[in-house]
Amino acid sequence: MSYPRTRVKICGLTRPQDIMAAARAGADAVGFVFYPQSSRLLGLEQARSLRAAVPAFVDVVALFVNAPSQDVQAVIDQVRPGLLQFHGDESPEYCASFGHPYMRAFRLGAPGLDTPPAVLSAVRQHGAAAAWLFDSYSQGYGGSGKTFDLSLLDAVRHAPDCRPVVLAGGLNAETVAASIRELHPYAVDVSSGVESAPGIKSEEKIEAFMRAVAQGDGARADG
Ligand SMILES: O=C(O)c1ccccc1N[C@@H]1O[C@H](COP(=O)(O)O)[C@@H](O)[C@H]1O
Repeated sequence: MSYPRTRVKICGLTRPQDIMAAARAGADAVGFVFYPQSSRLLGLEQARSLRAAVPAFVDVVALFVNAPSQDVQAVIDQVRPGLLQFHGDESPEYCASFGHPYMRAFRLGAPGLDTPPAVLSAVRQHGAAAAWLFDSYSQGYGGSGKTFDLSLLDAVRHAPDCRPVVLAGGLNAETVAASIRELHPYAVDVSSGVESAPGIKSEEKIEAFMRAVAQGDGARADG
């Protein structure tokens, strides 16, 4: 499947001014993190107030890692995200139980996710997901700025039942265009690559990232 342009999600927003910077630069979605161990963690009240700062036509993605169901439901009810992002070890049944659109993240390079056939077999259990997100494996659960070997996606990207691919993991303005040219993903997701400090986004880095995505897309259109 090929797409005319790569969508962009900027993750780990904690300030209204960063949401507006992402929207001004042309981001399609902003991510709110509800993982207690993250330096980008939002409380419910903070998330509700940030949600009010999100302009029309920018989607809100709520990110969880192995969260209790009642916590996810509270965010759905009170923050009204368009999409859920499950970034842990969540089962297909758990992900579907909310009746809300979701994407499931896979941390490539982890044991059992370290060869192209193993990755294909894992993602196929999540055929109901609106997208498959691919991040790098690290000690923690994400937002690490680490990359992974894109060849691990060789089997997935040619599978007829492939869901839209969201590429994440260590992307930044220097690397994203080349990754787009190589993989032709549906979307890219970035957090630490556009930060000046954990949870604090840099408007200059967001703008440079968006320019680099457009460059990658230009090269994609040329062939
Ligand atoms: O951003 C976080 O703090 C986070 C915490 C737990 C799981 C995932 C998290 N973020 C996601 O991690 C990837 C990669 O981020 P980075 O660009 O390498 O910093 C991305 O999908 C974020 O949504």
